[in-house]
Amino acid sequence: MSATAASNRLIGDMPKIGIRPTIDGRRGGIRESLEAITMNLANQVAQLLSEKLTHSNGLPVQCVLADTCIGGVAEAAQTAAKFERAGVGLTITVTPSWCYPMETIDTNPSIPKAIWGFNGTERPGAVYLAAANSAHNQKGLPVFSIYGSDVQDIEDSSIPADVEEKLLRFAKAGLAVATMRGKSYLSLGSVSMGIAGCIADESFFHSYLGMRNEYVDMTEFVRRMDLGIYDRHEFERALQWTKENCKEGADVNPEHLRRTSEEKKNDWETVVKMTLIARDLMIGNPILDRMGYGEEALGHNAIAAGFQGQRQWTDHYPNGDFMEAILTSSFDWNGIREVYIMSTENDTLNAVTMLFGHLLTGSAQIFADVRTFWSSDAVKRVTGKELTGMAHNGIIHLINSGPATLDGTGRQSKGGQPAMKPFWEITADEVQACLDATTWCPAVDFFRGGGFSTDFQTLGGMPVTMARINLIQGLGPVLQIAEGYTVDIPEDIHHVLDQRTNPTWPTTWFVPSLTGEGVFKDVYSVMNAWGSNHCALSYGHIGDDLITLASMLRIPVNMHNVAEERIFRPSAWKAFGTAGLEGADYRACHLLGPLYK
Ligand SMILES: C[C@H](O)[C@@H](O)[C@@H](O)C(=O)CO
Ligand SMILES: [Mn+2]
Repeated sequence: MSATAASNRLIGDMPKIGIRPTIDGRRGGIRESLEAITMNLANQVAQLLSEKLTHSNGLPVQCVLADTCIGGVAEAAQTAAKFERAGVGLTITVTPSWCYPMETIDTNPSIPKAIWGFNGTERPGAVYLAAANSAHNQKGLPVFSIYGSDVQDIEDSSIPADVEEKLLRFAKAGLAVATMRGKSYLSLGSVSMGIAGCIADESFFHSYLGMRNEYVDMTEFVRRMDLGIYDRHEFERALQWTKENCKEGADVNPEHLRRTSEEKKNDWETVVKMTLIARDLMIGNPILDRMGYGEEALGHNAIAAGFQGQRQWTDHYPNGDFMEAILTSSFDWNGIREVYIMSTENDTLNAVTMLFGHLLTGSAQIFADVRTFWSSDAVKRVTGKELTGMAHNGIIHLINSGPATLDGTGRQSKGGQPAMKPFWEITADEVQACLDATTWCPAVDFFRGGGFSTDFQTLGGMPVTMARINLIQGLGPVLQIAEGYTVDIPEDIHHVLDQRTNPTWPTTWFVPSLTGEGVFKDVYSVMNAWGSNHCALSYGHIGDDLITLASMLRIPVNMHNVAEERIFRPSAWKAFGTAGLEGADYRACHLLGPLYK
């Protein structure tokens, strides 16, 4: 069995959630009366999180409890030491009572933290929560404050629904922060066709994400292909699987540009080898060690990567579409598995956006160009037909040369509706349906070295979130988010629009959810406000989770259509203004600076 993403990250390596029960340290009555109640609350929280959350690699989430309730600074320090040994990446403090804030809070500056202050009357848990918030904010240690909306009795250790929602949102984003910390982004090649997003901005990766940057020249693919530095048995298996499952589509090239069948046969072999090699470069492969390639066996500890491709590689060798599509899918010849985050054109900022979406959902992410806004009028002009239903206000054509994940066909389902699921929920039939919905067309004129691009149409009706990180000189990173839906349009309309674009590439028709305000007043304005040529599309409406994650990393959100009730940021953000939340977000992120400085 070859290396897989999951097997490379053992359970012991995954970040844990530290649970800190804090308590009024006074002995002789108060502490004793609260010990069991407080520890019980901590246990309930640990149980909830370990039951409801899964790491993006499918492993269960583990919580680590403090050995004792924390009544003062000695127990806070003992807990911090235990958490460090255990690999805790985020902490949640729970208490039903008054405790001494500065003596009991978690003061580690790079670990996301939350406090659940029990809403009761018998003991002043909410008073502690407020005082602890103020201590955190006075010290520049942002904290997520959780206060249930309904009073509970002191012996009621149940977790109310509103508290559960906030605990889960905090924990998901905190785990994403902790999972990417210390990992690498691997650039395979450098800047593609002058696209600025391909610049691996080291200070962004280092200061905001806690990640490192690795670089490998694309000639490394040639060396490994020429010297056979890949698992040859796996290659045979992969090629066989590809022949059986990847149907070749129409060759739309003019006769004189068509590659011969001999060239195409070689191209298939090359693109399969490229896929193995890129994966091995990211995470290593123990089989290479047995072949005498110990250094290559180690990989680059990459949680995300990008392939430049255009132009030097694709002017001479087959393009990266097969490699990018297969790696970013939840399955290959080894079965159903976690996706690899592999960005087309080495767009590092789209890779990070895809990484965010994947770590928050466990699902595949669609990489796409934001290609065309089609207004109803323009569609009417070129097709003579009306867009109706959800497409009525216009549609955005998301399409790139064919590197999009095969999960993006929408042929998995949730409750009978199209979906892109975490890999552990995907069935063998759904894998087959994704493969059957995809054809692989010989690459068009952009790609003189050949290759095969995926062609499919994403099923409509999927709730999705389109997102993108942009870097702005003098400001730093910003995140933009548009929740919406994939839509089906009548085949005759699709045909006309597709034919005048790139008919051999995969299409996703997207409509953002409109709010009637700002850039969400109409579909055109969303397209017009997009900050770059690319976007990442994640299954589900995850704008709220993205906003929480961005606040942990101090990345302001410059555009979103998420209702205010769903937004959960550290309590300090309120001190930067409560009316215009967007302005407060900018001020807070700017003043606090990146998480890792
Ligand atoms: C094949 C072309 O060069 C496309 O790849 C190009 O339009 C882009 O995707 C730019 O992001
Ligand atoms: Mn592109």
